Amino acid sequence: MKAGTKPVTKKAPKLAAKNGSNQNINNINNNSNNVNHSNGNGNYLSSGSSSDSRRGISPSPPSVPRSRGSDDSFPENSNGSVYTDSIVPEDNINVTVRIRHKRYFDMNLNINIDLEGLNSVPGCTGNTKLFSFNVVFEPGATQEDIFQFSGIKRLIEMAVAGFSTTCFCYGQTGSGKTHTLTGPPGLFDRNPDPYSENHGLVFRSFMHLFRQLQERPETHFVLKASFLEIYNEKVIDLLNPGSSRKPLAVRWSKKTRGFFVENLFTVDCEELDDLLAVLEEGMRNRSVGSHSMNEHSSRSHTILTVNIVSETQMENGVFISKQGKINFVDLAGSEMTKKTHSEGKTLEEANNINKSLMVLGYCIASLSDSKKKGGHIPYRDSKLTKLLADSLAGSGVTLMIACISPAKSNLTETLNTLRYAARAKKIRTKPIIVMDPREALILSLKREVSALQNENEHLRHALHLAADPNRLLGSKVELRTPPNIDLERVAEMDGAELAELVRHYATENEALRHENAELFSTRELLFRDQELVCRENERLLKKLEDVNSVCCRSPIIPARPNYSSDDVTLLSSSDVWTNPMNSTAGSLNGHAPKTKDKVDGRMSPKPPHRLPDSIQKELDKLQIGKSLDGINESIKKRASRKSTWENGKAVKATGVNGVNGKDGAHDDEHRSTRLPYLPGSKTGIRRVPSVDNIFVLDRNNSNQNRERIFTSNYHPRTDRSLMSTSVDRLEGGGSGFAIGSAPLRHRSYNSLNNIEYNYDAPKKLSRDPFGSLISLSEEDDR
Ligand SMILES: Nc1ncnc2c1ncn2[C@@H]1O[C@H](COP(=O)(O)OP(=O)(O)OP(=O)(O)O)[C@@H](O)[C@H]1O
Repeated sequence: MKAGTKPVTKKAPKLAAKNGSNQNINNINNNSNNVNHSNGNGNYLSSGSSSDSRRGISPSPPSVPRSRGSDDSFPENSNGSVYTDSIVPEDNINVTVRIRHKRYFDMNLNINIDLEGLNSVPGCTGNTKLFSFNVVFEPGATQEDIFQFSGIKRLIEMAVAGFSTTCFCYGQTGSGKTHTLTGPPGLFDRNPDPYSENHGLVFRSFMHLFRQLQERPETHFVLKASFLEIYNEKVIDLLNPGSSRKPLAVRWSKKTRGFFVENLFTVDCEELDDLLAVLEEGMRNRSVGSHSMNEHSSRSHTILTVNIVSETQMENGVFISKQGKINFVDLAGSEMTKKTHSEGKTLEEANNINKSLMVLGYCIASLSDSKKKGGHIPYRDSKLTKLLADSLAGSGVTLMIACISPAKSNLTETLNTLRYAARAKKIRTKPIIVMDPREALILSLKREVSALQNENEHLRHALHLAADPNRLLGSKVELRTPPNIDLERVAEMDGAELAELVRHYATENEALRHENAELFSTRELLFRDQELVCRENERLLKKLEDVNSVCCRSPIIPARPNYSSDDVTLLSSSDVWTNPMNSTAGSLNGHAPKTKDKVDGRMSPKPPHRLPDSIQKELDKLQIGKSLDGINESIKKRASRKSTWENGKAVKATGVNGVNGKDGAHDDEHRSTRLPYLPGSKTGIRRVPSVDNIFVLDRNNSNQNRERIFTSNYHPRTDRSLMSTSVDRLEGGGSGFAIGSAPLRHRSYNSLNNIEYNYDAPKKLSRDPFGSLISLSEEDDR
């Protein structure tokens, strides 16, 4: 039987369905010459003759949205966030298919299959089923091939540019989803080899991401990562599961008009190492089970998210921040419980997996049907679809990797997966960049100024006023006040005199605008400096807290005195760090700042900072005063989101699982925080020196416990309770502690949200534990 011979293109031409179905059918690997051949070794999905067929790839480049630059308009959405629409209106979900490696092919079923086999598949009446996808990877494709040609690189680049992107793997159980995303089982169990060629898309994407960031030294990036799983319809934080694996709530955010996981642990990732640590940790904690089709079957859907906030200075001095992100979603495989012989717990898991995948299927079907798209989409029917809603049909860019098995025994499941994928490919999303409203406002003000300048230019031209624009717009514009004119005299002026007068005023007008723009950007720079100081201060405070907590626990070092808020007010004002945002915001509004200086024992209000009258007048004319209020408001909000300041003391506003934060807060998104960390770790996740590391040893503990802490190969799922017991004792204080150094063996988290460092037998115990800690932390920071 011969299939069509249309050339390979991105959007494959629609062929008439031979079997009467109106499905968009095309060659399964976009190369129709060989679709109906068996390759003689049992694979009914055979390789094509594309240029990359040597590597088993039939690529056709996924569509790349074009940017129209940053000067486009900023439509405001219903919740006040301002978005750019700097991208082509809509983008299809890109769909890639990977056929699992034949090494894992069931050899008992290694028989030649021609497409007649399709007749036996329920619902399949014809002999040919053709589908169209962006790229198809045949069994010989390597992990690097998937990375290079699947379109994931483009996804990362878009995330860096500020888009919300998602890569998800779908397919039946054992079809290679986890292998594609993260690699073979056991890769992350212990000391993963960074050079292993088995690493999947996530690891390779992280490397690519950091390469991208390094190529943009002019942009400041902040990365935060989270990792969760949906196990039996419960959301579990894989970075902070706790001993009871307490489920987290999925809530609706009015602000972003999307679902989010409340109190999800997010980790600041300053270095590649931090991202990799997040990946390792999540992989160790995820739920894995075994059944007859896969010894290491994922029993949950996992979502690893990297949020990328970027801040770039534009040509006109304005700082623009964008919030991109990339989600890696490893869906649990659909499974026929008869085939997998699931029972008991595995059966319950399978039912939950199938149920949520069914809801995902309904959503995809509704979204791909143009008639139903405007109607009800059942996102709320499962946690998975709630969290994927934006990726499926919102403002994101999505890549689906459909994994299929080459075995004939899996023909039905393979066809189902391909149908699923073909439907997903019809879905269109509308990618947008989410921007900070404050910065978007400044940009629009800048645009307004430049429109006014253009208008002036036009008027000058119309009045035949010779004006050298370079002179006016040069870096140094001279302000020349035009002569005072008696209005009655104007009537008597001749044309030339009037023209000269208008020219004078136009010049002054131009110069004032220019100066105004300069003032604006200077002020912006000041705001940014203040924000940086705030952040740095928070970081230092956190570090101080940690050092202090170690001191408190140490029997040798006297505890640092605790200052109450009253004590703080008695200190001289120069000793107390006050949040500059408060005073700045007050002064910008022309109100007296709330902070007070202590002069001669009395509190005297600070004089309000005011802008010079001339400038204020000019700003009022342009109604910029109003905008300033808006800007101040949003700065205040920003500042209060990070920390609230009471009586000169910082109070942390963020928390983990309700430890510091409020449980049940509906209006808050992810509570961003650092993992609790030992002094010296910038990121809170770890900075692992290769040879020696610090350890804390409970002297009063038995050898048995010591062993557990230092030498056991701690496995989160088996040893958790033992670890928490010993750590409880450590945390409880009261007993004596010693601190020393030992070779690091393994790192993990315990139920108290602390990082667990497991060491080989300690080399020596330090006599001065605190000194040892400090010196190590300094070394670590370098
Ligand atoms: N392309 C491939 N090359 C080599 N091995 C592969 C490939 N694809 C899958 N495997 C192996 O097949 C086995 C099953 O794969 P994997 O666990 O990734 O499937 P899965 O789709 O994630 O299954 P589940 O849904 O049950 O979690 C693993 O041992 C994996 O390493």
